[in-house]
Amino acid sequence: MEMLKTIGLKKYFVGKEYTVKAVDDINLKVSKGEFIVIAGPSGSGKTTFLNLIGGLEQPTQGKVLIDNTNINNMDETKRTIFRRRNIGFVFQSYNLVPIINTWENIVLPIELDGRDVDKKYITELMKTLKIYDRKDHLPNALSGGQQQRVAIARALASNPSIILADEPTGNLDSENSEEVLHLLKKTVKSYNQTLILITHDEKIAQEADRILLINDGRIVKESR
Ligand SMILES: Nc1ncnc2c1ncn2[C@@H]1O[C@H](COP(=O)(O)OP(=O)(O)OP(=O)(O)O)[C@@H](O)[C@H]1O
Repeated sequence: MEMLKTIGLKKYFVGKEYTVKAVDDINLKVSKGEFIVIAGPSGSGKTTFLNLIGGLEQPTQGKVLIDNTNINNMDETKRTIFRRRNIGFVFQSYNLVPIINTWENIVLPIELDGRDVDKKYITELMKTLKIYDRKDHLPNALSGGQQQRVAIARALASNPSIILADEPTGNLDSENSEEVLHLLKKTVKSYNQTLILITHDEKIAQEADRILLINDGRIVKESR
């Protein structure tokens, strides 16, 4: 089943003196449960592409379909709600709220959305990510790797169909990076979620179902 499709996707940044073709005609199909790694040099368009997929930016041309829903022809409010319910984001910075504990951070987006928290699922998720024993801790009482695992649990808390991760281990040492990415991969597989990950880590890239190499806003190589 197709979970994500981009059709003729373009994002051009146009200034007075320049036009940057950050994403330049990307056509991609991703199946449910697939694990995709996006690689490529700095400035090649990886983040812009991920932001387009997640509806954080609107394309100059083309469209993004998630589970057959065109996310580009809904208004901003609808897109925000769609994003909250269907897409989980993990960034390099953890962006945890410092004054509430781990559990509260994880369930916050669900509560803000006015929905019931599935306590059993959250507990299971935290156990898989090995942070359940830290559920009452404030973020600053956790290591970097633990904080990122909390951020991952928060991204997965509403059981989204797609997880978008932009260099999520960029702030971690290699040992922690591997553990975090290993747990992220294990978690998304167990819930059959689709994972799209930007990483420079060769070892992790080798574990993906597909690696897309991006250069100058285009997919220049695809390997399995
Ligand atoms: N808001 C913007 N206005 C103008 N140009 C932009 C804007 N955002 C991104 N760009 C340009 O688009 C190109 C792609 O940027 P992007 O951040 O997507 O690259 P990247 O592959 O993620 O890079 P990195 O690996 O360094 O994070 C770059 O040339 C960048 O300078």
